[in-house]
Amino acid sequence: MNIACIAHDEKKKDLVQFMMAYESVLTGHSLFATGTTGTRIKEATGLNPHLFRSGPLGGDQQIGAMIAENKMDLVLFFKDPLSAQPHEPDINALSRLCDVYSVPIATNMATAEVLIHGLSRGDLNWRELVNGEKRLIEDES
Ligand SMILES: O=C(CO)COP(=O)(O)O
Repeated sequence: MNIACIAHDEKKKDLVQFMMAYESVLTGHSLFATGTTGTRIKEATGLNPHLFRSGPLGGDQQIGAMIAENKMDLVLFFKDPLSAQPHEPDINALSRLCDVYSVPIATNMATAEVLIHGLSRGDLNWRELVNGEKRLIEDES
């Protein structure tokens, strides 16, 4: 599965701890991250996420583009609800695309815990069916 990892500054520590705690689950998946978040994850774990640009410089939009192509299966986006973000439109666009494409998104650690357990239990395997069907449709056209 392709998993996006993003955290606002006040939540980066939480996300890094989460990634450390679930490293054994996450290691079997392809990880993608916004620049600063991904760098923190690399420093603290043995995980090796693909790094996009920093969020305010377009990283959220790059991850949004993957969602729009139905190439992202799960989004872990630890948001800071107490600080204004200069790139709020990009953040809203990413969240909206998750709803357009039915991509599971966790915006806090409590939801992320539930999704990660679901991931290891196979609850998200339907995403592979969705992508498989999409590829079949593309092959036919
Ligand atoms: O701003 C972000 C998400 O909106 C995160 O970007 P960074 O990981 O580069 O800090």
